[in-house]
Amino acid sequence: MSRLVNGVKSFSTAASSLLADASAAAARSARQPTSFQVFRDVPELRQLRRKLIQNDRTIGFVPTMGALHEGHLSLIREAARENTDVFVSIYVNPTQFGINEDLSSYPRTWDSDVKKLKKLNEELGSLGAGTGRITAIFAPTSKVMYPTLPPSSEIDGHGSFVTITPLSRKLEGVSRPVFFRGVATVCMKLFNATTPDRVYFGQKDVQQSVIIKRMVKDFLIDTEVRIVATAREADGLALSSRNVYLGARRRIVGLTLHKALSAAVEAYQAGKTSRDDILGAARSIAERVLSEQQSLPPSERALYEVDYISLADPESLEELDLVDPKKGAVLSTAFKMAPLEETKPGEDCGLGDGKVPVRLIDNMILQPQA
Ligand SMILES: Nc1ncnc2c1ncn2[C@@H]1O[C@H](COP(=O)(O)OP(=O)(O)OP(=O)(O)O)[C@@H](O)[C@H]1O
Ligand SMILES: CC(C)(CO)[C@@H](O)C(=O)[O-]
Ligand code: BAL
Repeated sequence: MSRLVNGVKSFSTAASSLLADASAAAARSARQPTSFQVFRDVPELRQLRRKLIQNDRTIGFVPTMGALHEGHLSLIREAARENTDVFVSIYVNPTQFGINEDLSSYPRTWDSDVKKLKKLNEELGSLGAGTGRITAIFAPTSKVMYPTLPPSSEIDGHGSFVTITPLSRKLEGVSRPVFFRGVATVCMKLFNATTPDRVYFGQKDVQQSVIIKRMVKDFLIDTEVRIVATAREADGLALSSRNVYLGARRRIVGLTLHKALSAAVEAYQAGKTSRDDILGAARSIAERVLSEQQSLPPSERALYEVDYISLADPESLEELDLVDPKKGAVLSTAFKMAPLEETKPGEDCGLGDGKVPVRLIDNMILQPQA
C-alpha cells in the first residue's frame, strides 16, 4: 500500500495512515518493521533526520542508482547491523554518465526495487530490536539534486562540482572522464541531505570507494565510510545492475574477468610480487579467451576489449611494479563486452537484444601478508 502526501510517500504492508509528521515517522519505524517513507525532496528528509538525532538514533546511508540486486541488499544489511535506521537513495545521477554513455538505457526498476526493500525490511524486522530498519528512501528529482543549473555531463560544463584528483583520472577515469566528478558531486549532495553517521559502498566499485574515502577525509565530512565485500553469482561473476544486458552468451564470456583476476591472486599467493608475474597471469587468460572467441563464427562468439588490468596501491591507486606484501595491492579490471554480431532465433540475448555494449568491472584485493 502506498500514498503520497506533501512529497512524502509511505509504504507499509500493514494498513496504516500516512504520518506526515517526522517524529511520528520515527516512532512508527520502531513499531512497524515493514514501513518506510519515500522522500522526493530534502526538507522533509531533514525533518526526519533531526527527529532521529534527538532520539539518539543512528543513520546508515546506502546510495544507489536503483535496479537493486543482492549486492545492494548486502550493503543495506550491513548498514542495518550497525545503525538503528537505514536511508537508501535511488537516483540515476546524470553527471556521472559521459555524453555518449548509457544514461538513457540504464535499468530503472522502481516497482521491483520498492518490493525488494519492503521484503528486506520484513527480514530485518524478524532479526529483532538489535538490527536497524530501512526508514527512508530518498528518490529525488534532478531539479532537487541540481537546483540551479541543469546537470551537465560535458567535460568543461558549468555547475558546482567536486573533483578529487589525481584519483579520478586513473583507471575508470581514463575511459569515463566525467565519471568520478559526477560521483563525488552527487555523493557530497546526498551526504549533505542525509548527514549520515555511516555510509556504505561496495568493494565492486573499488575506485569509487577509494575516492569517497578521500573526499570524506579531505572535506572533513563527519561520517564513517564502510566498504562491503563484492556479492557474486555462484560462479564468481560480480553482481551488477548492468548484467541484465549481457544475455547467456556474453554472461559466460564475461566470467573471464573473474577468472583472470583469480589467476593473478593465485600468482600473488604463490609468492609472486612483480607486476609482470601477477598481471601476466591475468592477461594470459584474457588473451586466450579472446582468441578462442575470435576463432568462432559471429553467431557463436562474444567479443570484448580489455580496457585495463591494473595492479595498484590501495590508497593512491598508483600503478605498482612490485607489491609490498606488508601493504598488499588492488587488482582491478574493466572489459567492454561488444554487442553481439549475429544472434540466433530464440537465443537469450539479454535486455536490449544483445545490441547494448556492456562495461563490466571487477577487482580483488591482494591482502597484506603477515
Ligand atoms: N556485487 C556487488 N557487491 C557489493 N556491492 C555492490 C555490488 N554491485 C554494486 N554494489 C554497490 O552498490 C552501490 C550502488 O551501486 P549501483 O547502483 O551503481 O549498482 P551497480 O550494480 O554497481 O550498477 P552498475 O555497475 O551497473 O553501475 C555501490 O556502492 C556499489 O559499489
Ligand atoms: C554511488 C552512486 C550511487 C552515486 O551515483 C553510484 O556511483 C553507484 O551506484 O555506485
Ligand atoms: N556503480 C557505478 C555506477 C556507474 O557505473 O555509473
